[in-house]
Amino acid sequence: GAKWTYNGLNGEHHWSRNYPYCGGAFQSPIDIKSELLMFDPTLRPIEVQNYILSHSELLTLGNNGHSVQISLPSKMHISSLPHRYTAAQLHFHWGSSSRPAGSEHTVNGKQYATEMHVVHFNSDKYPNISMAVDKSDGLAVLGVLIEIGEFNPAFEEFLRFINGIKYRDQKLQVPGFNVRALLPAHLDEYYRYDGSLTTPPCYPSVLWTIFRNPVTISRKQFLAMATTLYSSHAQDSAPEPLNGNYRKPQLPDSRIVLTSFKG
Ligand SMILES: NS(=O)(=O)c1c(F)c(F)c(S(=O)(=O)CCO)c(N[C@H]2CCCc3ccccc32)c1F
Ligand SMILES: [Zn+2]
Repeated sequence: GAKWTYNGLNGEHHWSRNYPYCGGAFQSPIDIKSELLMFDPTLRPIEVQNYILSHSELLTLGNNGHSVQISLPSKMHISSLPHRYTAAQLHFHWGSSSRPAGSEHTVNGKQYATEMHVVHFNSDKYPNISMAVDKSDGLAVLGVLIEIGEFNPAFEEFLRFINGIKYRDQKLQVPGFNVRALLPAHLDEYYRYDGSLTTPPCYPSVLWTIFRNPVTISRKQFLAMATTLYSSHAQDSAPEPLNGNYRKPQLPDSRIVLTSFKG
């Protein structure tokens, strides 16, 4: 598809020219503000299966020009939703060393340093993510808000390889690790709403689950993610740093945000 960026001539305000859904309704991310919230007692704790991977299995760590992504094995899935949602990949959105705030979802206007998305597709109904990506019940993304604080050993399992994927389309195999440890300790408190992919083609196909509790990474770990990568290819004469890869909050469009917790 047509190239898109987060700033400049192909930035987010121009996406809808080539990707009409980006100008449509039910877009993500949103600012999760108190007046949109409604407690829903039917929202059960999120249950994930096979998120703890052994070092003997390999994952592909890659720079796709828009983010750092890790491809995930299909045994990983969410088991607490009405359909099985099978993991496909995880990736991040972040700010820059000069402006460390780069999460996509914000909470009452607070933007976190980075945000992780674990992308899953409805494998009960669709054979693969490409068939699911534009269906209203196609995707479920788990979002984790990340702030700068304590060092996080779980993130080190892939951050230690990040110098090997500095440029667009570079990828390498890394040992499997405990992906569950990237999530908050407790998965019972979260925000839930219907939204979209936050990148083109912006299909309104995502059941969003944003955990209430942020996790922390150290400033050094944040800087590794925010200052190492380029969105340009290794041979490009003008290297383009990859940072600020977050879409701004979109209109709520009469949506409410359900919470699994009170107050
Ligand atoms: N924020 S977000 O909406 O979760 C989100 C991103 F921000 C993001 F950059 C990506 S991307 O890295 O693939 C780059 C452009 O799509 C995805 N990809 C998903 C949806 C598109 C198709 C596909 C196919 C295989 C695996 C993952 C995905 C994405 F879902
Ligand atoms: Zn994302």
